[in-house]
Amino acid sequence: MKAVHFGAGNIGRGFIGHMLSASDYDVCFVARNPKKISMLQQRQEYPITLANKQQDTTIVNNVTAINVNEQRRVAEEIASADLITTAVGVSALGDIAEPIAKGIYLRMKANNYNPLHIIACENAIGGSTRLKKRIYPFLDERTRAKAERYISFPNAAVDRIVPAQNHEDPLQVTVEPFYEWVVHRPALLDGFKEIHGVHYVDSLEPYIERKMFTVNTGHCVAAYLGYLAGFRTIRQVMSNSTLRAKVRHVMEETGAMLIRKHGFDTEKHQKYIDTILERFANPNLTDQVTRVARSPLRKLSPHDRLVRPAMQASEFGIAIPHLTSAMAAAMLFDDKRDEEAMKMQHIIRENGLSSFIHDRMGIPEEHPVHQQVLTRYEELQRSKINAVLT
Ligand SMILES: NC(=O)c1ccc[n+]([C@@H]2O[C@H](COP(=O)([O-])OP(=O)(O)OC[C@H]3O[C@@H](n4cnc5c(N)ncnc54)[C@H](O)[C@@H]3O)[C@@H](O)[C@H]2O)c1
Ligand SMILES: O=P(O)(O)OC[C@@H](O)[C@@H](O)[C@H](O)[C@H](O)CO
Repeated sequence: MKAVHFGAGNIGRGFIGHMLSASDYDVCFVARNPKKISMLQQRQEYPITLANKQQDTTIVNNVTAINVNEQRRVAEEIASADLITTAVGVSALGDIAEPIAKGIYLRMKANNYNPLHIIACENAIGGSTRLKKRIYPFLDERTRAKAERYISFPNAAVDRIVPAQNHEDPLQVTVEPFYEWVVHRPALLDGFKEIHGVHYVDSLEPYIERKMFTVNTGHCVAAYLGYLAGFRTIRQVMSNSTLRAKVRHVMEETGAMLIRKHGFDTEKHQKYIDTILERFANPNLTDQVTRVARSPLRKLSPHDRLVRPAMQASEFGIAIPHLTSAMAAAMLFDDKRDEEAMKMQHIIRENGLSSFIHDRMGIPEEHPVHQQVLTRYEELQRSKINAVLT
């Protein structure tokens, strides 16, 4: 069986490629970095190291790569693949839509009616559905009708912390031991080759919301508060007891919403939070604050890890003082190397805070969360480090 994976980055090599290869898929990465592409072509394997005491290392094999710009080759790979996965970043899904559409066209022209599954492994709710919406405009009506029958886009949740890498071997990747990959089972077509270690579920929403609004909400809170307090790594943030407590408080606020909405067991959810705090504090993993804080416009958008749980909690009447503070801290993220941070600061300067909260975060002026975020922003701005560390 053949899998084509878009994005040979941290999660692509450190999680998806590994899981697929371990399930006997031949994996072809579609990538951008010429050096990594040529190394993958030559070696057809790479090492993956667990961030545990022993630094256990295994070899991922049966892999190769091609350049995303080689349009004909990419289309040919897709035409004969059984599975397509992506980990390019949700904002880049639009960039890979046309190459995937060209492959689908070629596949249907060649009358290949074997089932094809396309799974976006991004941090987003409904990532595969979003990708489908981007691909379909590139298909003619006939190909689209065939795609509806033979191609499916199961949504998924992926969880494994894979920081930016700094090895002598550019292909090596260090990952945390924990992992979870959940796939929406009803979207699977007959003939799908199961991926070992994936959890298939009938309803994805509780899983993706639990993951994004606990792991990713907590993670970005650690990053945004840590950034304001001058920390460089998530581990450093977590070893500060005041900041660690603030991260926990936010996760408890989103937790109250998740328990209410999805009926999770309170004690089990508390344990889930505890495990995540431990994962963030992993002494064997160095994860930069700026990686976790990256792309604040995306993270502050209406359906992402901050605004969506805040609005849902507010609907349930759950107080969210820590979450609104975290949103304000995100709005103060001004790392010059982060394009979105620079754009966000420009928008706030040009249009003002209130219009940013309304237009970009989708929170109407009359909504109580709007005023809470404004107030917390002003407090934080007045006394950045003091307000964060007390
Ligand atoms: N790293 C993690 O801990 C983690 C965990 C779960 C989910 N995710 C999600 O996985 C996705 C990737 O994250 P990452 O941390 O691996 O980032 P990354 O930057 O390490 O990897 C992204 C890769 O995609 C490639 N890419 C971008 N546009 C492309 C295109 N048009 N064609 C081919 N390749 C392209 C980049 O060159 C890069 O190698 C994101 O959506 C992220 O939210 C990351
Ligand atoms: O990838 P992002 O930018 O959406 O979020 C940064 C981190 O929180 C994220 O990559 C986590 O490490 C990952 O989602 C853990 O499963």
